[in-house]
Amino acid sequence: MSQPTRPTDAPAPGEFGLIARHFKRPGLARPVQVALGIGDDCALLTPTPGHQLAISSDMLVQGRHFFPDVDPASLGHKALAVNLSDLAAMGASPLGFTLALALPEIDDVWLAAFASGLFGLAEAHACPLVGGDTTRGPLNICVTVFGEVRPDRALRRDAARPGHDIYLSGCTGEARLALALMQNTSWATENTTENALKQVRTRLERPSPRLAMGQALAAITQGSSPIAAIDISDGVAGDLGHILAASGTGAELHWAELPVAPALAHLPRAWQEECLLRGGDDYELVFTASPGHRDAIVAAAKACHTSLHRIGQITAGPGLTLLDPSGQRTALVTRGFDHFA
Ligand SMILES: Nc1ncnc2c1ncn2[C@@H]1O[C@H](COP(=O)(O)OP(=O)(O)OP(=O)(O)O)[C@@H](O)[C@H]1O
Ligand SMILES: Cc1ncc(C[n+]2csc(CCOP(=O)(O)O)c2C)c(N)n1
Ligand SMILES: [Mg+2]
Repeated sequence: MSQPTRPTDAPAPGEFGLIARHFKRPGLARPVQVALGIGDDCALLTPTPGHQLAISSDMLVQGRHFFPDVDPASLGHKALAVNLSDLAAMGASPLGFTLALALPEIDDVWLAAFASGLFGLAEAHACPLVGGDTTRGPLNICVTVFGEVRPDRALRRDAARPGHDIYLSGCTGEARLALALMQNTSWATENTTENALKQVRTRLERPSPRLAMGQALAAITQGSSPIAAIDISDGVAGDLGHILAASGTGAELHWAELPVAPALAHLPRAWQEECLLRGGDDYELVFTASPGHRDAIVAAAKACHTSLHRIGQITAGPGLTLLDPSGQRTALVTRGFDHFA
């Protein structure tokens, strides 16, 4: 006797059903850039002629990057946001992304929320999901983004020059404060109002990748006067340190020019410094440019509705120095968040 068969229109169970239910979104397909998306052994992407591919991977691990009870929609958003932020820091435009997912079990309610956060941001930046991998295991999310940029327009870390200005998009520190508040750390709870938590938690859980700003900077950079950029995942001191190391320069940061978000206003100075310069999880851009580009950069930030601060200068001598309004100089360690420190 033959086994009863599943009707062909019933949802498939297991791994492939999960992919079909939550991750196939034909509405997002970009036929020009994505020649072949989810369903074959590889996705096939077609970059614009004359452009280079920009590729970056970032993984989010439960307990390392997020708390076990995190809102799944926020987690979906952040998994893509931290990757798009790397494209922004290169001045690249998104083509698509892959999603490698380890899940302890299939929880359709959790997955639907995760997918809503993920695709919400993917749609906002016209960046389709083109493939991935799904396995059973401790919750772990690894996104790889693919973007494109013209070879002479990429915002490379080795492009800082002595005398160039240092800029910061938005402001840093709120994510670090949110983490400290969620961990009930006394320096944070004792110096922050109750209603600050909601604002700073959004900054930690739903960062906004600065793609428009990165692409605007890519339109300004020139071979003879290049722009260097990095996104702040590990803290300003550590990430600016990567620019300095790659460019063989030093830098001076001006404390008075660093923007301080209202939630951080009442922190003691040492904790403000920790949040602003060493916190991480900010996904803002730090970039350097010749003073000759000042007007173009201010106009670009305005056009992108991105707030911008000029926070220091690149120096010929090595090292990172913090300059106080009193004129006092302090050496800063160019080290950021390190998973193995
Ligand atoms: N396992 C690995 N194999 C090969 N290259 C790696 C590996 N891990 C990191 N890299 C490379 O090392 C460089 C620094 O990686 P890192 O993850 O610190 O990137 P980032 O942009 O500085 O930080 P973030 O991951 O927070 O975006 C990148 O060029 C990255 O591609
Ligand atoms: C639960 C929890 N603990 C700690 C942190 C802070 N944190 C983790 S990784 C990282 C740097 C960027 O990661 P990577 O270098 O891997 O891209 C930061 C600032 C968090 N967000 N959640
Ligand atoms: Mg980066």
